[in-house]
Amino acid sequence: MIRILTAGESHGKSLVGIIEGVPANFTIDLDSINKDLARRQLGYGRGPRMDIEKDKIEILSGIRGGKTLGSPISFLIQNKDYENWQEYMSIDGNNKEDRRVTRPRPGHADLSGIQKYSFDDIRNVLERSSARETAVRVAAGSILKGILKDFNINVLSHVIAIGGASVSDGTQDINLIKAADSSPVRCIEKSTEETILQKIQDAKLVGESLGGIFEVHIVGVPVGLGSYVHWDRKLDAKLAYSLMSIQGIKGVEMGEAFENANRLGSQTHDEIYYNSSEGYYRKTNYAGGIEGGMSNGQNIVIRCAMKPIPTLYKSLQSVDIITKEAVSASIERSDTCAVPAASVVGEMVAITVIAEEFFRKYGGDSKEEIMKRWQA
Ligand SMILES: Cc1cc2nc3c(=O)[nH]c(=O)nc-3n(C[C@H](O)[C@H](O)[C@H](O)COP(=O)(O)O)c2cc1C
Ligand SMILES: C=C(O[C@@H]1CC(C(=O)O)=C[C@@H](OP(=O)(O)O)[C@H]1O)C(=O)O
Repeated sequence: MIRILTAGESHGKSLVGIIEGVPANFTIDLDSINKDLARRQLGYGRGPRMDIEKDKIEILSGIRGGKTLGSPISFLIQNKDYENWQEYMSIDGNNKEDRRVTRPRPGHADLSGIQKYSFDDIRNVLERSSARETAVRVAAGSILKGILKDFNINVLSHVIAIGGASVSDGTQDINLIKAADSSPVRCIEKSTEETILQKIQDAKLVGESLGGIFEVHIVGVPVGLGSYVHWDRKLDAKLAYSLMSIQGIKGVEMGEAFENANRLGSQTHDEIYYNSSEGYYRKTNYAGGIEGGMSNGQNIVIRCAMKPIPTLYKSLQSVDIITKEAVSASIERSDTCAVPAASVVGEMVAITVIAEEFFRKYGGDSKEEIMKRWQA
């Protein structure tokens, strides 16, 4: 069983992750993990923090000679911005009244967080609720992604829409991603790209923010991960839980779920065919690769809706938590749009669930043992 723990405040010394349950003898490629960390920092519309951070994984345990030992893999990712925050964020840090954040941002964890934990400083909430934490989940997911490549499983994602403007309807991409080792060949038309960039720029100029939709595809997943026998073993339920845990994600859809709701049954269910070379196969994938809580051998396709970023430079109505006066919500330095970054997080969170279920089905102590079971 795979277990993942993350720790770290956004402007604290560093982020920390532990992955327990990774079998022995898998090769770990640090370069490709660092590439995924860098991908999470990209996207037009991200804020100035991304110019400060250059996320890199530093392995602390669980790997020797480039291979997993079967022991917990622990790692850290430094917060370069800590240098600028040390006075306030070190464990004996200054918590002076005049530095307190007291104007909760609608849409962020601020108000419910201080009420829940009896704080009088919103900084105590925002430091950990921040999506900075997703760097750890990306690193952990990338380690597992590298391992699953040995079993021809791969993951990729793309942005479908930003602020209501379509980047792609996604349908053509489902057919493009056939082999586990292929990456989708997609060209966004120049005019679409310009529309989206302009939309983000316009939003930024007036102190607004944007959300959007992204889609994750997992290819090469064998039949039968997850199960119908008990509600908490269903693969679609596990994926939805994990993707919904990403900061700002408010909707998760398997395949074309919301479109399917408007269609007839005969237009929705992926008919079954058979030939001796391919075995069972389908010509469509409206279900998104999961039936009865189990992978059915098709690509797993998940769409996620991200709400607009809650911190607005134009500022929203709020109430000071000390004086109870009506005020404008506080403005922390912020992204305008982080949908492309969230889609990288979505990939890594989804592949983590697939890895958990893969090891549950084919599990063993070493790569050799698992490989035998998978090949059988
Ligand atoms: C990659 C990424 C970057 C984000 N950047 C910001 C940001 O700069 N400012 C902000 O207010 N929220 C940002 N968010 C969203 C907030 O973290 C999130 O809305 C907040 O934690 C409240 O949680 P909830 O929206 O899931 O309810 C980001 C989310 C992601 C996934
Ligand atoms: C630090 C990251 O994202 C942060 C997520 C975030 C939030 O409220 O979620 C707020 C911003 O933090 P800061 O005020 O330090 O700029 C983002 O930059 C990151 O993605 O690595």
